[in-house]
Amino acid sequence: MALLASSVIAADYGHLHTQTNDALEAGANWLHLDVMDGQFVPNLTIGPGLVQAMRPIADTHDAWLDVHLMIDDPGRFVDTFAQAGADVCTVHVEACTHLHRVVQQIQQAGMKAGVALNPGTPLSALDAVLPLVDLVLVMSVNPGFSGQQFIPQSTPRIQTLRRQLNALGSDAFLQVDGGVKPANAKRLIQAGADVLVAGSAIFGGSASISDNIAAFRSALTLKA
Ligand SMILES: O=C(CO)[C@@H](O)[C@H](O)COP(=O)(O)O
Ligand SMILES: [Co+2]
Repeated sequence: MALLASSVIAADYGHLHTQTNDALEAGANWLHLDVMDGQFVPNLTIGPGLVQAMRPIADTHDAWLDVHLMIDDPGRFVDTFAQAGADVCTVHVEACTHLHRVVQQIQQAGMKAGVALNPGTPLSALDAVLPLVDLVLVMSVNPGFSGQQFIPQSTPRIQTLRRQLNALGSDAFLQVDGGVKPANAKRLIQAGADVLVAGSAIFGGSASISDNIAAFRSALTLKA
């Protein structure tokens, strides 16, 4: 059973309430919120105010707010995002000097702790925290922008991480983010991912949001 996280970065910000509501109504499970600081990645997006504004929509659909922090030294803002209502807070291993401490900080703040890896970062960077985390995020594009091409080398990375999590007896989510489409969704789930993040495949193009989500639903079984 797969979970689909709709990445709000690709939505029309002028119609955010309607579009996020449509996505959850059509069967998306989580709202994925990409926070970028113009430093860790070459783009600027949203902050805690928008996370807080999404909380009532998420509550209406019993959905999680999945916050993906692409910011340097993210420990500075963990409590702020907890107060804003995030359920999951994911930080990049490349952005943390004290990764273990930040994971603990996220969990102590009452959120699920996620750790993300850029495509160029060895999986071994996670070894020390893998037994502790609630979610592992495999970036399948270089972070910063929606609408990029899926990097094929991401699939064997998912397979390896799935084996490692199973060997640890971990029930952490394994999430993949970047270039995820109905056409590669099933392969990614077969490789071992259980949360697919999709932005442009849900909010982009000329088809409706509900048709785009229906295309994911025909490629895989989404959790109700
Ligand atoms: O974190 C990121 C990008 O840095 C992602 O969440 C993407 O923004 C997803 O968009 P698509 O690749 O699905 O269009
Ligand atoms: Co993301």
